[in-house]
Amino acid sequence: MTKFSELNISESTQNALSRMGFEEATPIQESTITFGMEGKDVIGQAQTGTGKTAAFGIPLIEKIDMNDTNVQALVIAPTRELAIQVSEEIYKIGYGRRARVLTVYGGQEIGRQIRALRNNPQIVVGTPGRILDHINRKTLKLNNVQTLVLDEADEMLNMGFIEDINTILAAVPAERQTLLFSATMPPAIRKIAETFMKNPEIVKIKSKEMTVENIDQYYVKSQEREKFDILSRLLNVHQPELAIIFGRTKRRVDELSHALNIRGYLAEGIHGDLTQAKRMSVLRQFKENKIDILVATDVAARGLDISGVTHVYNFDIPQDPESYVHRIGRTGRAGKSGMAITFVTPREMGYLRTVEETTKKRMNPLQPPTEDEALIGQQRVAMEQLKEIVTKNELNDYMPLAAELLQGMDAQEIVAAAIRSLTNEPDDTPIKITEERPLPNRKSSSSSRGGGGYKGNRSGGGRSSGGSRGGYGGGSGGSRRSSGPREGGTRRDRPRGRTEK
Ligand SMILES: Nc1ncnc2c1ncn2[C@@H]1O[C@H](COP(=O)(O)OP(=O)(O)OP(=O)(O)O)[C@@H](O)[C@H]1O
Ligand SMILES: [Mg+2]
Repeated sequence: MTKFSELNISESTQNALSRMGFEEATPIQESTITFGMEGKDVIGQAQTGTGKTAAFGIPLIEKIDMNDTNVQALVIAPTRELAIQVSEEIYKIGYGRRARVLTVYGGQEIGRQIRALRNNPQIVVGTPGRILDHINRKTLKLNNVQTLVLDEADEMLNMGFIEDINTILAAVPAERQTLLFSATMPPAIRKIAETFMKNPEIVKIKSKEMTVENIDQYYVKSQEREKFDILSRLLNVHQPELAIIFGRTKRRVDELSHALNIRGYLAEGIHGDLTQAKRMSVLRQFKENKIDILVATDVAARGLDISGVTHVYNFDIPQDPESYVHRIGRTGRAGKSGMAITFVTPREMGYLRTVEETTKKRMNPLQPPTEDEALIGQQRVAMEQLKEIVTKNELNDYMPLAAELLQGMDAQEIVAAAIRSLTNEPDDTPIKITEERPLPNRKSSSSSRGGGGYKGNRSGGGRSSGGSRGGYGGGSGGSRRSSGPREGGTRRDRPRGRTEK
């Protein structure tokens, strides 16, 4: 890997990067930064969690002329959360140079944004609808934009933003640099690239698999009605530090998070029907570890970078392989390890195989623990926790009370009680989870995917952390739905082509 100091980056930006804890450039960063600094247009594709944000953020910051108060860079992202996250990262990268960054997205009071736009931000990050709104109101002037970034371009198309994007692209000076990041390259993206980019350098970080090596991938075959119990047992045994559970529909997310709370877990749901304020507060609680489990739909979690997510559970198998890749990519980020478990009903096995064919990686079957095994598993975890606390040897403050307890009681009984208090015992408080219809029957087929040549890889256990950053190695053709026609209506920044149910 290359050090940032070898990439011709200004000292102030290098300092900002080391403040962020970045020492070496990831592969996608290395290539994109080099081309980016040369002023070339770049199309970037690389696996989840491999630092695509800084890959465009660094050259973008380097180009900002601090003496110029105009908007010089525009970044377009599909969702509000993503826009906020991207702008935070760019702000950090630009910290040394004091670059001014503003985020604009739907759902936030427009008056406030208009006032903020008058304060001469140099970089604007936003969602397509709201950016367009500002262009139309003439509150966002783009005639000095030199760098334009499209993050998660394919997702923006899926969400039906194609027209908005085309209009925005046409409003930005032709003499500019365009950086486009996308997980896949459907024809519509290729068309954008041909129409709006100048001889783009294509940086595709090659790797055998679409998913990073450091995520252990498993599946659990189970009937729909058994899923919730199995999930609770798995949670009890895994005791994830932070987990994300994906459900297929909004109702599913609501019911699941409610049920988890009833059973004593700290969980909250997030999906497109919640107000922006609620979505942000849920995300904040999750990032601050005030809740352990985030229950989400696909749309709500795309691109989210939350460090320390140890487990991803697909309570419902996603319909298309790209969703799978993005969902499980919420763990195993920046070289850390993670575990992904996908529930699949017997009728949906064809979907599982299609996912495996696309990712070129086998999921290992996971035999769910029985209630007894889950209990014993938890007791063992509790025992380990107690041992660890003892080893740390910071118990002085607790010794007098322990001595007092030991006066009238049996030591073994007290220890058993301690283990019990750390164990979730089976709980049959009634919960309500409406059964979801399985995905329509689909035969597993190996002919329909570009990648073909599935290389069985049953070694799923290997948690190598280095050298596995790679890219979407192609072969994901054809599974994306094309962006649907624009439904009328004025509500912007809302998923359209792909709506949550
Ligand atoms: N060079 C680096 N060294 C260490 N950490 C890094 C480096 N670059 C990025 N990171 C961190 O890695 C994490 C993932 O980065 P980022 O969100 O940009 O990934 P991504 O490729 O955009 O993923 P996704 O496909 O899910 O959108 C972030 O927390 C980021 O701060
Ligand atoms: Mg990203």
